[in-house]
Amino acid sequence: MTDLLVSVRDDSEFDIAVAAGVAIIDFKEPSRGALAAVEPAIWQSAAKRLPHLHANDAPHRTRPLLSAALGEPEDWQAVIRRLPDAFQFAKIGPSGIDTAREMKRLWGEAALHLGATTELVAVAYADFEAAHCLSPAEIFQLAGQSGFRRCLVDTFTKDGRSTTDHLSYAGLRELGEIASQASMRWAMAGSLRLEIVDDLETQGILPDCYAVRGDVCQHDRAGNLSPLRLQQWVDRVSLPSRKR
Ligand SMILES: O=C[C@H](O)COP(=O)(O)O
Repeated sequence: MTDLLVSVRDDSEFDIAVAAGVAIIDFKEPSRGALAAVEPAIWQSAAKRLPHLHANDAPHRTRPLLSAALGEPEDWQAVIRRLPDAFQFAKIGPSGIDTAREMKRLWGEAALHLGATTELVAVAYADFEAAHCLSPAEIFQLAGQSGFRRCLVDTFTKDGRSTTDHLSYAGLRELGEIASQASMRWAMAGSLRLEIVDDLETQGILPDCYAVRGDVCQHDRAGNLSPLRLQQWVDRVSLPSRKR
């Protein structure tokens, strides 16, 4: 089954995402870059409110999982200790990291600060040259060798270009193969639009998860969540993947 991750920035967007039945709700501040953290008080509020919200709004559904963006290599240390245990996933952008050794050091240090219930997700940027970091294939390979269970490819520069504008279908297929060989689930983000999901399926590219922000907002990724657009994504991702 394909999951849907939606990024939210505050309590009210969180409520909308829970009510829509989003499987993974990811906290990030979209006006400050690809993976900027929200204020830790917002994490704490979500962790506290989720059991009640879920019981009231959608008790028949599986409770959504919580994810947090912690920023880039220079940001995460300021906030990581305040991430509640109720968060299943945490992500740190790899910008500026251009060696395997540095990448592994960052992952190792971050993992030391996460609670036992929070899993670090390996992040790669499709526009890795702009982010001055290792390529997605290098990061996926390294993540597989390092025992990661999940990895994500996103875009660092939020200028409207999608991951599919930066990586070829062959490149995306390669990421799927690396993930599959290492038994990792892989997620695809990066200014995705619903029609891209159709194109990817036609090409036989089937990520385990789609992660979106801009396409579920009213104007751009820094705008308000659109409940209508959100529902269209929830419905689309819940369809069985078309087999080629
Ligand atoms: O993790 C998902 C990102 O928030 C994707 O944001 P975006 O769809 O605006 O590129």
